[in-house]
Amino acid sequence: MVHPQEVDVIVAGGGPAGCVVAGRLAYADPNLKVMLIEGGANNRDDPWFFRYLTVPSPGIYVKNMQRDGVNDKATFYTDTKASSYMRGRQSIVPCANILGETSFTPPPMYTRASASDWDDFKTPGWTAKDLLPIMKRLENYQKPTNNDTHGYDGPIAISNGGTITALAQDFLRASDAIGIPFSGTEHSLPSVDLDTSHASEIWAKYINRHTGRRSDAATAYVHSVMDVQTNLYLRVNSRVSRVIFEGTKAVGVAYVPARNRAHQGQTVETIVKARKWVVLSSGTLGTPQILERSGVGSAERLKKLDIKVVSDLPGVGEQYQDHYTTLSIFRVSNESATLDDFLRGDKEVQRELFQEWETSPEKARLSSNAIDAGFKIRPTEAELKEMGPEFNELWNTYFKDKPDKPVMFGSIVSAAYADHTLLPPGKYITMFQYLEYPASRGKIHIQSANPYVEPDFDSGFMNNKADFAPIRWSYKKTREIARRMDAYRGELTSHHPRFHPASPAVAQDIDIQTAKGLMPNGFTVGIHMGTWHRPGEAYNAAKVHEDLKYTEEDDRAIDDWVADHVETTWHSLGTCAMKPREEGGVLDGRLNVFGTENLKCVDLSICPDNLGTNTYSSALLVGEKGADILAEDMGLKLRMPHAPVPHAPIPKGAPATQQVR
Ligand SMILES: Cc1cc2nc3c(=O)[nH]c(=O)nc-3n(C[C@H](O)[C@H](O)[C@H](O)COP(=O)(O)OP(=O)(O)OC[C@H]3O[C@@H](n4cnc5c(N)ncnc54)[C@H](O)[C@@H]3O)c2cc1C
Repeated sequence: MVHPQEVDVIVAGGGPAGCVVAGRLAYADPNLKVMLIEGGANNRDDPWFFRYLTVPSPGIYVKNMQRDGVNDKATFYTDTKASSYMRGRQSIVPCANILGETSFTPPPMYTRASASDWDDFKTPGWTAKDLLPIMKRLENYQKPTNNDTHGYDGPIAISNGGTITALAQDFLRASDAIGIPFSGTEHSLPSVDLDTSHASEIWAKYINRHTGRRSDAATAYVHSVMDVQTNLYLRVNSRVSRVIFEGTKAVGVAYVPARNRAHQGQTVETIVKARKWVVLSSGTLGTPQILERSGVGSAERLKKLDIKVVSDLPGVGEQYQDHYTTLSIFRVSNESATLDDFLRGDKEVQRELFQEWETSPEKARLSSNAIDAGFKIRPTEAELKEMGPEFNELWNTYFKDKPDKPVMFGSIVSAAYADHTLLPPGKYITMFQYLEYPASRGKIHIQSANPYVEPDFDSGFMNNKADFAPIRWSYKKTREIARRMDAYRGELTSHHPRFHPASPAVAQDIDIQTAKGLMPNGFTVGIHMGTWHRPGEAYNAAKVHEDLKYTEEDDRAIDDWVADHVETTWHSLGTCAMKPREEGGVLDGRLNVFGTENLKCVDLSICPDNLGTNTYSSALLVGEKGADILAEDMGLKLRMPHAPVPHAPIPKGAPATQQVR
């Protein structure tokens, strides 16, 4: 299809928010010409997307996250300078670079933000109460529920996926044993009910339980419309370099090929005009760069780069936020059902699992992301006393009066979340925990008007001391949970803090009996050289009643480990905040960029504060809210339900045993 040089609305960036806006608006009015310009490839043509739609996370994660110079499914933002807060490390924050965002990741975990997170935006129209109908309309919720906070006719399918591992049940029982109550369907649900901040639960995923397939924003919102209408134009592999202004009015965009391979390295721009709106949806790390290249940002900074100033907004690119992940890995019994052998490349296991997925995807083990259960938690008064003055100050001002805000998120991965080619044999679980509301802040700014030049990025990870105590506290919690699981067989010591060898808290590796069971005919299994390596005692979780005791030195070891290992949760937000201009804000409550006309930002960069959740649902929500606002601005009415979602090709063999919807 030849693309027009002028449309009504241009949406720059096809992540979840951009897909929602483009798809909803185009479907609302077949006469409205909408162009979606995405820097990455079309996920519809991606073989991984078609063939292995829901291949579980760790293996494909590792494969797709390789920073090997040829991987174009992700954009890697690396801290420009080494950080003293991370003992000289530089963080790497990968962002998706493909339509719909999730196609290169496992099917994401589905959780929602707490009600107070939205209320804290302090913006009319954006309270949790205002947003609940929108949260509902995007869902095709397929889990049992007894409350009225879910929707059933929306384009995004949410379910538990194909299989819940026995390890997840073991985890939930052990969590309950240390005071994190299990929330079944009759009770409050920390992941989705907007209020519960201390409980555990079976985690939902973006998987359609009728087909076992991933449910992603591009398929749900964009391909669905392109299948039935001709007014949605999709440009992929195209990077928006800047917004074209006439005075302060946005009238179009310029884009360049995503990879600068042609034209002797010259930057060759294509210009598309927008009669009505330019919408920037290039994500928390993409949108502020486009704004700055277009003359919207700190006037001082832009002048130094010889960029003409359109609107002086020093807040652009500031207040970068994320959630901070640490992963600790534990050994589990040889009988445990984990995905380690699959991820390790065992051909027989791979054949079995792929076959299962081909024939019965709706109940297959691969119709999952292997992250089946988790918790959100808040500390008790006694625990708070041990968390130091910096965190207590934050607690008093930020958390204390907001009982719906969890401090930490934790979940079990039924496999080692690591590179299996480098791990010893065995079965593993990973405790995946992240800090929900870090106090630390980072920033991103362009270093040149040239769209191919890497930006100046400071993730800011751990630059506020208050962030150490909750991660330390949660590491101890997850360790106590692991020790109380029936399947527990020790710790993968390389993935734990380096405690003093004489400390009672020292990490204990697999016991000899379990090790021998792994390779009964091996020559060396069970022989541990020297005193530095301690095999644990044969384990009996039923006998664990006491928590491990940690000295101050142990706590320091944990903090060093956090500094050495903490990383992104890929939940970037906040660089173009919706808040008053005089407070460093970039947008008003209708997502208009201050000092400009016809220009909005619609993605997670708009968040003025953090959201205590896995952020995909919030990106969809911001997209839906943005679509509402734009439709109102243009006098349109969105059509509900959305266009029918095309299901990915049914795999060969018997299709789903349940009806597809
Ligand atoms: C590896 C990974 C795993 C994740 N797991 C989960 C999970 O389990 N659960 C969950 O809820 N969330 C998860 N997330 C987070 C979630 O995906 C993000 O919060 C969400 O995608 C943010 O949406 P967005 O629309 O704001 O921006 P983005 O998703 O960042 O989308 C921006 C889009 O714009 C494109 N773009 C950037 N610059 C330009 C440009 N100049 N021109 C044109 N296009 C451009 C990008 O290629 C991208 O497609 C994960 C993210 C990643 C990266």
